[in-house]
Amino acid sequence: MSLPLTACAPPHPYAGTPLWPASTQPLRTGDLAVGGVSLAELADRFGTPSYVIDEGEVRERARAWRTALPDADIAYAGKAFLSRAMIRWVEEEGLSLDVCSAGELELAALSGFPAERIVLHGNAKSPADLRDALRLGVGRIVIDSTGEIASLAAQMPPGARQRVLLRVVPGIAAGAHSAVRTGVEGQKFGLPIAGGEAEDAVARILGQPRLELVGLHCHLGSQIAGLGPYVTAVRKLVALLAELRDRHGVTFPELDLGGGFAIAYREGDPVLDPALYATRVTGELALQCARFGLPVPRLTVEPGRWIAGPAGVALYRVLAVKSTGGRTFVAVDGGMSDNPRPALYGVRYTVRLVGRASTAPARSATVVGRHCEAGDVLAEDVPLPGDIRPGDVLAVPAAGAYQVSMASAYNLVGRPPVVAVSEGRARLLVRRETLEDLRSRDVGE
Ligand SMILES: Cc1ncc(COP(=O)(O)O)c(C=O)c1O
Ligand SMILES: N[C@@H](CCCC[NH3+])C(=O)O
Repeated sequence: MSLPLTACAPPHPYAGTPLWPASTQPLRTGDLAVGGVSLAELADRFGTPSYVIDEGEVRERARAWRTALPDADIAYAGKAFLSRAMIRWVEEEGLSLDVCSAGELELAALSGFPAERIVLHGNAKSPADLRDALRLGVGRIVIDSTGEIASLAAQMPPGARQRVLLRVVPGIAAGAHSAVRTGVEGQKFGLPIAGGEAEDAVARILGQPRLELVGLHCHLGSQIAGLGPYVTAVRKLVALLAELRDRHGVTFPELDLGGGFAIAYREGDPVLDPALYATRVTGELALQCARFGLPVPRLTVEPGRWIAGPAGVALYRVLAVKSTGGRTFVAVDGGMSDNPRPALYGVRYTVRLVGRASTAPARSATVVGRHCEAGDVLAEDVPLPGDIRPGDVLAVPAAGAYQVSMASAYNLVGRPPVVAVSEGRARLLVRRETLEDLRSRDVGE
């Protein structure tokens, strides 16, 4: 068995299947450098598990969307990964920001992100979410249910008017796992077009003078590699826009098609190319609007994973190696507490030894976490050097999205730090959660 040769791919044009940041370079020691910094050195300096995020890769990926869709609003979906630095990078790259809680909103405000460029989402916005959104003056609030319409209008300060979008369900099944398919009826988000619920909500919003309906929103799901679902969404949403114009005499300046753009976790995984998306989706939008005699609304897209995911690398140290039941298990010092995705969606990752060169023949191994569940598996039957041993450092690419942001303190293992790398320098963005942090929350007896 041979080791994967993909670790040191040349700079990529955001097509194909890039697994590692474009800055990744092999070092003679068997190590890899990302953003000009050795991963093994980062593991020693910041401990493990640790998350490394390549600032240049984030910026390039933000620019790839800006370049593909120069006239559109690109709103980074902060749920993928958020920190003050990340907020600053996307702000400097000219993106808007999609948030879905008072926590994400407060961090954006603290970082000085322009409130006007913030979009607030949520199927169950708390009073604190809405209070903060109105106090800070967010640009748009996405209404997700009928009950929210009157309650939001009632909370508006006298004389104020809030721009809102309505999240609709087009009835399109897309996405890598049933838990993340949000374009279909029968799940909790949005209001279905079929059956007239979306149209009824539009009529109600139009009846609220304190709400300004600027357009429709839909988000189909996650890890969508094909363009077909987005093209179908355009057709369905523009048909609804035509119906709304005919029945209510209104046209809207915006259309938000959400995110969900696929990245590669393993060699050969299909990825979504922003340039192809732009051509197909804007082409279809122009065509459909012309067909119905509608003005072409300004497009918003909400990439999260596509921007943050491939910019991140997770570092773990091997704690134990065990051969049992005909399999070799390599257990690392993190797992489902810093990355619940394998347990939630059955996702499997790519893993590579860094920090030393090994000439041992590769053997198949299953890389598992340290948590108290047999489902705590990061990678299954992957080739790793046969002499892998405790103390070795393993690196996992495509780790920048929905890992740190979904991390928990399961088994009271503290959440990992996040370290930014750029031009040969590393700096801590988010510190490790210490045992003292965890103990200090326990205030009763
Ligand atoms: C409303 C909305 N927009 C954007 C996103 C970002 O999705 P992704 O990170 O898959 O691009 C999500 C999460 O799936 C979402 O719920
Ligand atoms: N958290 C998911 C996707 C859902 C994103 C939020 N709508 C993932 O890790 O893939």
